[in-house]
Amino acid sequence: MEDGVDHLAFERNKAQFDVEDMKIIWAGSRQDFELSDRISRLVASDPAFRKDDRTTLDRKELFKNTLRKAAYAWKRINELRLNEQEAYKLRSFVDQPAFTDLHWGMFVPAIQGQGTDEQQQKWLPLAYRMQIIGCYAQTELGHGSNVQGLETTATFDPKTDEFVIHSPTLTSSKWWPGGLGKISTHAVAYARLIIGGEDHGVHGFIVQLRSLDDHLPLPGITIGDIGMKFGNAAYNTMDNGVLRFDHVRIPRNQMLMRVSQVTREGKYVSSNVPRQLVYGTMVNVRQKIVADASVALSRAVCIATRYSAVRRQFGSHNGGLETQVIDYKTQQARLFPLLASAYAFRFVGGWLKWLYMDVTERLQANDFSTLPEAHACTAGLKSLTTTATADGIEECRKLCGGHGYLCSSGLPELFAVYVPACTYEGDNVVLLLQVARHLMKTVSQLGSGNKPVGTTAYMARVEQLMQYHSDVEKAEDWLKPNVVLEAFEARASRMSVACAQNLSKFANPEEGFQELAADLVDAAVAHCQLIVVSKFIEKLQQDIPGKGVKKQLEVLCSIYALFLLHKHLGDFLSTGCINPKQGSLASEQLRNLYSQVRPNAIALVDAFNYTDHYLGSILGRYDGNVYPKLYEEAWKDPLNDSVVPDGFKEYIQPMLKQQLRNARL
Ligand SMILES: CCCCC/C=C\C/C=C\C/C=C\C/C=C\C/C=C\CC/C=C/C(=O)SCCNC(=O)CCNC(=O)[C@H](O)C(C)(C)COP(=O)(O)OP(=O)(O)OC[C@H]1O[C@@H](n2cnc3c(N)ncnc32)[C@H](O)[C@@H]1OP(=O)(O)O
Ligand SMILES: Cc1cc2nc3c(=O)[nH]c(=O)nc-3n(C[C@H](O)[C@H](O)[C@H](O)COP(=O)(O)OP(=O)(O)OC[C@H]3O[C@@H](n4cnc5c(N)ncnc54)[C@H](O)[C@@H]3O)c2cc1C
Repeated sequence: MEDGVDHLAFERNKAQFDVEDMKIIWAGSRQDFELSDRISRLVASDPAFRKDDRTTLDRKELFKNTLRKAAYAWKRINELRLNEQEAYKLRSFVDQPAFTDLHWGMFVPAIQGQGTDEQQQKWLPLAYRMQIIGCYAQTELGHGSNVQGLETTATFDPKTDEFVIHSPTLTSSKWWPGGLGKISTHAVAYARLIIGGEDHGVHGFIVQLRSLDDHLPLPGITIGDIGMKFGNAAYNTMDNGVLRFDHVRIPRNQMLMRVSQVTREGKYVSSNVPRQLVYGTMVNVRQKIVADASVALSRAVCIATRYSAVRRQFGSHNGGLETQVIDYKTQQARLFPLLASAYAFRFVGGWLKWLYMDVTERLQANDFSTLPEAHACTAGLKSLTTTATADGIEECRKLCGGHGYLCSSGLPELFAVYVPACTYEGDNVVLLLQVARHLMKTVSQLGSGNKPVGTTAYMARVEQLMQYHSDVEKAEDWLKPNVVLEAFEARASRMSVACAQNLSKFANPEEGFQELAADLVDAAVAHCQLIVVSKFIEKLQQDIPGKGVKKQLEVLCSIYALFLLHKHLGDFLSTGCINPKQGSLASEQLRNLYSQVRPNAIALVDAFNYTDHYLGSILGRYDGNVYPKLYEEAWKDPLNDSVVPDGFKEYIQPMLKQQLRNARL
């Protein structure tokens, strides 16, 4: 079959909505769409940003290639006078993880969030001009999740007005920070502040690591790359590093002092702000990771959807065409929930960005009331969306059959780059346990007149939700947003209340929390899923212009919610929110919804507006011309440079000759 081009054109004609209008909804606004469109085309049309050769490069070549691209990107950003948002887009579309992600994504925000005005004035201009390059050095060989367990020390020396940064043990070696291994000149390093023998806990310090003249490590600094990581090219473009400090001295004013200060006399002074603001950079990045999940998942879904329309297997009658695999109900039941999830994560990501901006404004006005909510939402949604995205990318690979396993499908690299998102910025289970603590606190305060707010506001109706039984009678009832919302609220509140009741049976609450951790994680997942469903529903209550666009989003919203209900049917049944018959009606409705998505599937992934360069996938090509291009690509593999491979004469020929001699004997 070599008529893939015709097939996708035919698919596009089937769409029942205006794809150009959907592009605007996906992008967030017309302005955002135009920005992404312009910058992605700019990158795609520049040969310096080609990436199809990435998987054939060895680590050193790959790393050098990354440095070249980063430097070239910076040159273009300056030549074109791109603003911050445009520059961020350009780096994203270059699509090659690099030290710059950590410089702009964590080092700069750490100084912005935790530095005093004076510190910001000193360091930020240098960082903005890239006259210094920074990383975020928190994790150690022995401690990642447990930030309070970090061992690196920063001891105040009142005689010299300096901090002495030291790695007392092997396990205190900084381990993992991106950009640290080979490139960063500076780090925001996290260390225990020790004054006069007293430990004041973990704080951030700006430490210079390498000379700005010859890039050699400064005295007392041992530094390098931690080695090859999962996947071939993937995240190996990044120099995740190891760092040891041997009594490295820095001036006192290089402790980030927005949250707390150390005076010239060595007095520790806390500002009137919560100490958790030291963790602020992580909250910021977790929020960005949620938005990024929709990008990674939508890329995989775009590839799998287009290829599923091109690929045909079985069902040929009288020599006619075989069936497009996208028409198999099993393919739809695996693919369309992922398509719906990509849209769901897009909208919840937009909402989370708003929440983060809101909490930031409040913090500036010394209002810390929404910080726990912001922490719980960013932690929980980071966990939920990255887990679903990593699993979803792998499912998309399987949806593409054998060809999905080829690097030229783009899926292996996407998976390998993406999967550490389940670990970095907080292990996903550890983060869900933070959400669970927040939920348990909320439940425990229910009777106290302390009204739950924000995403836990539904708990205020806990008595009503404990009595709830779904009144669904027919499959169409599951299309009503309120019906879905109530079922999700009842399930989430019942799971939290059950955990709280079980916790109260333990004399020692911490012991109970450890013992019930698996149930607590399930309750946290139920709460986070409710947030995503409710934010999708809220999105649909807004004015959504464009022919047929709202209808498609309603279908996707129902798919997202009913797919979760189907997947977690055990929760909904065991909490008594719905009965088995209602569960089957949800599955029936889901099948109807898949049929409604089918004619629109290609247009729904076209709405992501990804260039072929960004997708980096032969299977996901816009024109659907898969087979000729796959065939062509195979011959480009370095193994095909010679007909007889290196090593044949050395190893295989003697073996063959030996066999021949043996046969003759
Ligand atoms: C395909 C190509 C890709 C190319 C890429 C191109 C472009 C990128 C584009 C998009 C990407 C988007 C952005 C990403 C940018 C860069 C990212 C790139 C790479 C990632 C690099 C990774 C970096 C890292 O991993 S940094 C290290 C992260 N480390 C962690 O996350 C550690 C996790 N642990 C913790 O956070 C804490 O230890 C803990 C688990 C929260 C526990 O803390 P502890 O103090 O012990 O707390 P508790 O005692 O439990 O709680 C005390 C009290 O505090 C409250 N709390 C805790 N944390 C916070 C917080 N952050 N904010 C507010 N409040 C907090 C807690 O609830 C409790 O409150 P209570 O007392 O009221 O109950
Ligand atoms: C690609 C990549 C890039 C990174 N970049 C950076 C960076 O730039 N800067 C930086 O500082 N760090 C970075 N990190 C480190 C990262 O933040 C940590 O790896 C992460 O926080 C997880 O910590 P850990 O490795 O200590 O995992 P661990 O905590 O050791 O987790 C191991 C297992 O134990 C479980 N576990 C741990 N604690 C608990 C608990 N309390 N209850 C139940 N289960 C638990 C986890 O769920 C997991 O299954 C990066 C990591 C990766 C993989």
